[in-house]
Amino acid sequence: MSAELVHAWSDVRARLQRSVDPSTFAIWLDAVEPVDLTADTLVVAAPDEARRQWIAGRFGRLLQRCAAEVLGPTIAVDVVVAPAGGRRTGAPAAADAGRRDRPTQPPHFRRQHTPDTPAPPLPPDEGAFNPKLTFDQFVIGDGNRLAHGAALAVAEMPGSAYNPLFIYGPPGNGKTHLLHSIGNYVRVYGSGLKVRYVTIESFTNEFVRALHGGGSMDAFKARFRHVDVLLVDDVQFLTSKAHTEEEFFHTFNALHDAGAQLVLTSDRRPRELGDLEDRLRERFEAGLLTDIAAPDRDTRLTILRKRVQHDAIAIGDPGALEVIADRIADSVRLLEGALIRVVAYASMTAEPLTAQLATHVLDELYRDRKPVRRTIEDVQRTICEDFSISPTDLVSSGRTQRLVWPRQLAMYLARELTGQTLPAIGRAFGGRDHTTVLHACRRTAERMATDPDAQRTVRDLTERLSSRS
Ligand SMILES: Nc1ncnc2c1ncn2[C@@H]1O[C@H](COP(=O)(O)OP(=O)(O)OP(=O)(O)O)[C@@H](O)[C@H]1O
Repeated sequence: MSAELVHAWSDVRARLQRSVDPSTFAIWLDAVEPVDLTADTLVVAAPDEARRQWIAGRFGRLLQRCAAEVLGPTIAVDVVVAPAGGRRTGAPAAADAGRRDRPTQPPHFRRQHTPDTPAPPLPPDEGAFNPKLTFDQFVIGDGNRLAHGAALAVAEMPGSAYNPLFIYGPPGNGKTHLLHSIGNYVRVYGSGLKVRYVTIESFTNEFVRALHGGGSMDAFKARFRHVDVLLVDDVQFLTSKAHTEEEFFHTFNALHDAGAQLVLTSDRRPRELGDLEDRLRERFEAGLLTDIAAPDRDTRLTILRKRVQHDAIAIGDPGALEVIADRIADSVRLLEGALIRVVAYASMTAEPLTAQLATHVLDELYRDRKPVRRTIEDVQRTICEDFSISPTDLVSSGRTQRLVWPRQLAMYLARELTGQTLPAIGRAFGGRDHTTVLHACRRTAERMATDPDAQRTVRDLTERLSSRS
């Protein structure tokens, strides 16, 4: 190995070491060895293919940056697998001994962990994660499928799948639940990766405290920058906090450059975060944006059934859950609140928990939410007016785009708002099969997940159809 390579690598390595947390360095980067240096490429080796992929994916940009600082901006870095035969440089044996017990594979190579296989011991506490908020407990539906899939991918491959991951949607529909699920997953299966959850409110409070001498600024920075996964809730509260926003920008960059995973949630998409500086908005938008919508009726029912089963609540009449699912449509938090009220009432009055009792309790509680039952004809009439198409065209077999979207939307709203079965809706739409209705509902939910205009249209029509007039 040339003296130039040894010298340059020692400098690059020192920079790497300063850029990440000591445990991250020990787990991933300490094992990297220099192999070759040409005019335009630095070749380094990872001990095996699993680590090669992980290091190239997760720390590629950091390696590149540190190498550029030492060898000039045009240098490229190649990560290869070390040939059999072990370490190439004379690193002390103790370093190897220290690594012997460390995981040799990144989390995504250990996906076969299931609740049946014993989980590895938890690393020291890196912040409180609610043990009830796990991927297992999260009910997947059309409105949250993408967000759930992205969150799981990020938990399995922090820093490699989507970075940053930005999840947005209305309150009470599972954003925090997904952040905690990632946190719980990484703590159990992340081979010692450091994961931290923070709300913008507590980030702001800690920052202000450090600024005013209530704690050291270095300690504040270390707390948020020396992590492998940072989960940040409610970034909409960053707007109008200029100093915090500035600090958050630097935190974001430091972590991103070091290959750490960032997951952010907000009640709206980045471009709707009014006062946020463009440079931060652009960073939020640079990874994957995924929305999380209020659950459809089937998902609401599944959530209620799962909760009842989980808490071993005795429900005499399954119709009681349907009453709750019909009444509370816009937030899982409210849905769970309604269930708790109904169960509490039944328990206090020692009455059996029936659909009638649920109706009574919810009528009292949510007077303004009494459901307005619409018929399929109401939905069809509204859609025809809105899209200026005739009722005959709406239910026809015409496949032009002018008709397909209003028809799919109408079937979706009929399913959400009328309480009619899929076959009944299919019949009312020109004698279609129930699978066609199901397909229309899925297509509409998918379109809502990616197209804000479609989302707005559905919301406006739902509000209009649900109002009492
Ligand atoms: N798909 C789901 N499956 C099971 N439980 C869910 C689901 N979505 C939400 N919940 C539950 O609903 C409650 C509210 O969810 P959560 O706090 O994650 O909402 P949020 O979107 O973060 O709201 P906010 O924007 O107000 O912070 C939690 O108890 C959560 O466990």
